[in-house]
Amino acid sequence: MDILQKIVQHKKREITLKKKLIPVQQLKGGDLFARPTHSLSGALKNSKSGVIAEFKRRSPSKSVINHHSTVENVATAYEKAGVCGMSVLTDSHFFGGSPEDLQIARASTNLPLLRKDFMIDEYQFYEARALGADVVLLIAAILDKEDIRKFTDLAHQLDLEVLLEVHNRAELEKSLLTDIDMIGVNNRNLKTFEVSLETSRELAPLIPDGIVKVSESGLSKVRAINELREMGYRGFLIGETFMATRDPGHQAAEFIKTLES
Ligand SMILES: O=P(O)(O)OC[C@@H](O)[C@@H](O)c1c[nH]c2ccccc12
Repeated sequence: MDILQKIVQHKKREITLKKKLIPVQQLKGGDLFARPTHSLSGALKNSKSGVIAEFKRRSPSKSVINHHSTVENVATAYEKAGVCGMSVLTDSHFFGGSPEDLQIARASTNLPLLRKDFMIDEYQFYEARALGADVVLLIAAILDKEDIRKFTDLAHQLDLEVLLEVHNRAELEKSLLTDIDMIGVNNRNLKTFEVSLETSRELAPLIPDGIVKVSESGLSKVRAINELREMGYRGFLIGETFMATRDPGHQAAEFIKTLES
């Protein structure tokens, strides 16, 4: 079984348990459930840097990335640094995140917030909304066409935008049938963890103009971002480059200054 399959298997068990602990009806009654959401795609279209900065403690590929920063401090500092949006990992078992991380981020910043998790059940969309998310990630590698369509519709009904993640042509093709807000090309193969900007280069011309293009993972060089921008990418999802430092907010601020200069 590859890592993605393991994650999905674990996620299914987690969701079954959660549904018993907090029924959907209860999620719908939460304080944040009806708040007006922010548009990440809109923010990216108007942004000079396009940086979406991630809060990530650990990952299956790197184990520990950052165990010293708090979500509250990082969210505040990312906003001050001028990022366009923030991504918060809410998976606990493999990434050391939690739903509370998203709630704390929501309480700390007005940035558009992406709930970064492995979405495989409608329950998680209601949960994302209740936690204060503005955007959800859909990973084409673990969903079929029908799921992609169904989940995109549900996200939109809940006023959430969708960032649809692909890392090859077949995944992109099965995703294009739906009315998605943003396509994220993941430069990291989630099965082998190999990172290559080739994926972003290859898929750029295949993404229709109306969809905001985001390049994800393995981005640490301003030069690479400038190259991707020329190919039409408007968003750049960056985790480790910021999180694997003593002060992620400061690192993001320096990075954005160089990008915009
Ligand atoms: O830390 P990086 O290499 O900058 O990558 C960030 C982000 O793209 C990565 O965390 C990610 C992209 N897609 C995912 C799906 C699930 C978990 C994590 C991810």
